[in-house]
Amino acid sequence: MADADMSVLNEVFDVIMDRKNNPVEGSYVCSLLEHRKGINKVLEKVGEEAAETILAVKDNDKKEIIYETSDLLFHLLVMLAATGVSLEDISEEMKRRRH
Ligand SMILES: N=c1c2ncn([C@@H]3O[C@H](COP(=O)(O)OP(=O)(O)OP(=O)(O)O)[C@@H](O)[C@H]3O)c2ncn1[C@@H]1O[C@H](COP(=O)(O)O)[C@@H](O)[C@H]1O
Repeated sequence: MADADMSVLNEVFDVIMDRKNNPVEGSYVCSLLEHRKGINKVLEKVGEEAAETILAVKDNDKKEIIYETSDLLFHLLVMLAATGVSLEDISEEMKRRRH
């Protein structure tokens, strides 16, 4: 049975929300959330990281799959924060689908 401790997702999401509410100089999250291209920048990064993850899988490169999936998950968290959807909303939806 899988027993991964994914509490880091909550931790990082909390940091992202804090960056959104209390911008700080030099923050990568703030640079995404305050980009001149608006939400488009975050969406570009989600697309880019998704493509890189797919290529890592195609290459059967486990180290790259882990690295790129982490990039993808992180940018998905930024996307959710930017759109006002919480990690709890996702968790509730996934629990609702359990059978
Ligand atoms: N998990 C991450 C994380 N994953 C990836 N990245 C950044 O995502 C950026 C984009 O990655 P790319 O693969 O596209 O690489 P790149 O070549 O640097 O970027 P491009 O040339 O493609 O634009 C890199 O600069 C990484 O540093 C992250 N930046 C921040 N976090 C978390 O977010 C928190 C807040 O970060 P700050 O807002 O910077 O304080 C941190 O404490 C971390 O927990």
